[in-house]
Amino acid sequence: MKPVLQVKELTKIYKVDTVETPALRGVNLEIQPGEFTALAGPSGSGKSTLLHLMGGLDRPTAGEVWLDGMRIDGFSKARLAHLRLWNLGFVFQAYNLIPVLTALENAAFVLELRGEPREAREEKALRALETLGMKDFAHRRPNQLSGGQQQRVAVARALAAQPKIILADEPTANLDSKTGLALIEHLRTLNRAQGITFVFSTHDPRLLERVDRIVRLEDGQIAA
Ligand SMILES: Nc1ncnc2c1ncn2[C@@H]1O[C@H](COP(=O)(O)OP(=O)(O)OP(=O)(O)O)[C@@H](O)[C@H]1O
Repeated sequence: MKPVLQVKELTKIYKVDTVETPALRGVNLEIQPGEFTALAGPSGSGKSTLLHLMGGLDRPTAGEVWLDGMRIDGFSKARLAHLRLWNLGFVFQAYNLIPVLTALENAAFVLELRGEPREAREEKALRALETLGMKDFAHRRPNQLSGGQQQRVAVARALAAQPKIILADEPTANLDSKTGLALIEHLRTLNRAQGITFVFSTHDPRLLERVDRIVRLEDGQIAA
């Protein structure tokens, strides 16, 4: 099968003033369609950096990123933004829910950016909320929801847009382990039922027991 996502000799060196931090050192990774992959590894090993580069949120220092047979690492900012909007779903801490919008409006947000008419986007958003058991909370704002419920709305937002791939950076961070496990089970079900490819990072060893494939990073490299 052709990988849906692939990185080749991926290198990222962050520069702050004159200090250089190598975050990724020549990573090679292939993600096949429908895979459910966890990125594991200690803090600072490069998990978030890898997710950012795979999602076209940042550019590598060297190496290649391929999405669906397209090499995207040299794309312009505008082209990357377009690509993200139409092809990828993100569940990242930094892209959390918009506080003034309801769960429904948050879940419909990506579709609004795509210019879908209100009725169509609300229907899709509501269906995604329902899938995650959040239909009854559709009209609440984030501050009226628990942390776990907010994470589920963030997943619903990614899901409503029906992307092929969802990238999630510690989707269960800040959740107690029971809620975290329940969320991962949800993602797993969506993965199986809808064939969505998931790549997510986690620190939680209990979550790692639930996935097919674990990619371990150590000091910016894939551990043997
Ligand atoms: N924007 C940045 N500027 C400078 N250095 C950075 C930046 N982002 C990450 N780094 C550094 O790059 C390395 C890898 O960081 P990264 O966030 O990818 O690790 P991580 O495995 O996701 O860690 P954690 O599990 O703690 O989130 C670390 O040394 C980090 O300090």
